[in-house]
Amino acid sequence: MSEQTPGIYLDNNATTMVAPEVVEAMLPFFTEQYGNPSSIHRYGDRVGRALRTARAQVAALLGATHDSEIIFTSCGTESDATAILSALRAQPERREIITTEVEHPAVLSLCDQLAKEGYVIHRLGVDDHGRLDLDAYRALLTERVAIVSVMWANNETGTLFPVEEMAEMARAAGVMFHTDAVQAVGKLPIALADSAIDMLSLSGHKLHAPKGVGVLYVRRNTRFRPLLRGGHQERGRRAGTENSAAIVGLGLACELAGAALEHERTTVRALRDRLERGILTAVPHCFVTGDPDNRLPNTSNIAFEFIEGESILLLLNRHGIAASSGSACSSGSLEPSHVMRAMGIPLTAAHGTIRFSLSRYNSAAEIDRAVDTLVPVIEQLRRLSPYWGEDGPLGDAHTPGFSPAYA
Ligand SMILES: Cc1ncc(COP(=O)(O)O)c(C=O)c1O
Ligand code: FES
Repeated sequence: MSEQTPGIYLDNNATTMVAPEVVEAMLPFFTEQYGNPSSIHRYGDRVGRALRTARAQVAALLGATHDSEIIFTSCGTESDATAILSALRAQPERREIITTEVEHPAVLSLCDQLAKEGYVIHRLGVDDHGRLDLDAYRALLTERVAIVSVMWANNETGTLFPVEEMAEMARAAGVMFHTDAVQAVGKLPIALADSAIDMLSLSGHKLHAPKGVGVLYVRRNTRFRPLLRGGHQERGRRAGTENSAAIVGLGLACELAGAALEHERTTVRALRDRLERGILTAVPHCFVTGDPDNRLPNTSNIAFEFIEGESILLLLNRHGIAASSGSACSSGSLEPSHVMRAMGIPLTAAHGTIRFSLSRYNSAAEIDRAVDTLVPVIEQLRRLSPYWGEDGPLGDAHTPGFSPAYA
């Protein structure tokens, strides 16, 4: 990309731009508003009041009943770990966890470790459109289960799980329910007061707040054990002096996200659909992965068969377009992502998956430029592909029984 070409950022599920209003709101907390919110003097008191406002702003976006249900943490990963470890410690007689095969590593790696420590981990699989089998889930809900942890929206495909229904089922069985809603908050309306969800994780940097701040929502009367013990911050539920600037930023980001939810549901979704239609019409042998009917409005994960995701990304990057790939060969494993494997996406397609994730800062002109750039990139790479001949793919590469959403 020449220095003059403006970049097009389509990687908002990785992280987002901090909203300019959020930056503005945070700045005083690095300069004159440096008091410790636990101090009783005026320096502390002013910051303490700002944190109370932020807590109310987060509670409002989540539709929580009480501001005290909001615990500020350092990130989504910490919120997930706090929820799961709290449930285990609060109910030591319960040694099982229910989760899915397609969670973020924040949950999956923790569960791998817990399995080594003797806990039983049930990982629900998904079908070829990324959907869960709720009967299989129901059968696992016993009094041996300490917690269910199921993501609201998948970070790679945007597929939504029916977490509200799953939380009702867990409650009926007397089992605690946590959802990693890191990708859902700010993109979908959430009303926790009316749900059976006991705990919910979110992360600031996915909704135009800074990195390094997150929230764990804990419903009132949920049994809870802190991960970090020490000072009495967050009512003794999360020790450590508050990251006040980031918390103030997150509060405002939640307010802005709440005001933009309708825009997300209509305009951002229309841009995503325009991108998807543009690509699917112009490029043969590509399909959308995940559940096309139950998806985040901003996410499109497209499998381009017979080429490598990394090559697509490198060429797009040269044209200033930022997206991401679900393949893991950058980590040296030569394995496609666990999410693609769980859906049974054939290897020749799973290696070529690209995630486009939009935000309210994208425009139609950017989307059209992205499509115009991508089409020749795919053609160029296909000409080099060993699986691609003069007239298209060589042989039939689909796994028997696999049916892409839109072939
Ligand atoms: C679904 C999901 N959970 C958890 C996380 C981790 O959040 P954080 O980066 O704030 O630790 C992410 C971030 O990629 C995510 O997408
Ligand atoms: S994407 Fe590089 S090896 Fe699969």
